[in-house]
Amino acid sequence: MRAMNDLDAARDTLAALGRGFHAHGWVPATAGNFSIRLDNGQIVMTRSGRHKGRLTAEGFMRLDGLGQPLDEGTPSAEAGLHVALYRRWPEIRCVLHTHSPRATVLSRRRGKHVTLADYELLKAFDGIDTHEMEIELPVFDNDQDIAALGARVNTWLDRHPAPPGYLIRGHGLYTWGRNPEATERHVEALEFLFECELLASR
Ligand SMILES: CSCCC(=O)C(=O)COP(=O)(O)O
Ligand SMILES: [Zn+2]
Repeated sequence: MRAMNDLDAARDTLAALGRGFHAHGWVPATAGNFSIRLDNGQIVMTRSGRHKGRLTAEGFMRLDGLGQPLDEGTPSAEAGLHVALYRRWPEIRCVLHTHSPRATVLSRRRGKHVTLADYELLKAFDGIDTHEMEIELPVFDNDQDIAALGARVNTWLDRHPAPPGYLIRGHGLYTWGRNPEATERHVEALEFLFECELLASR
């Protein structure tokens, strides 16, 4: 992608990710939401209710770093979850939320977390260079009150090492990264690992 202060490039990048994720079945119907933080601190966010496989420039709007809208319209209903992650980690530049069948089913089969251990593909996550470790992915109960859900996520993140993502039960995956490419890699790696976990527990 071009320079990260380029609004058009950010929208193009997220629209392309949406097409790919929809082709995989990871953002069915109007599910999912995506964002990029620009160099100027503004957040480019999908508008609420858009089909993520058919995004055009009109499907996005800008928020300030505190989540206040800078353009007309309604941002994703889950924008607060994105903003909370950007406020926590200044180095992250992209947040992707997907609703794949694997993430949905696995989140319903597990308790408060999913442990991913001894997989070579753990090396797809930034900062991991060996399979000889385990990561704990929290699973939060779903909530239509996004502020309340965000508060539970924040409390957990305050008390644990940073995971590469989290699951919301019966709902989907949130993951993030230092750029859109790294974040896409995290989605793909987690999808692979979720499938392995589901296959192993059949
Ligand atoms: C039809 S999916 C229900 C809402 C949701 O979970 C989601 O990810 C999409 O919400 P948005 O407001 O971002 O379109
Ligand atoms: Zn969702």
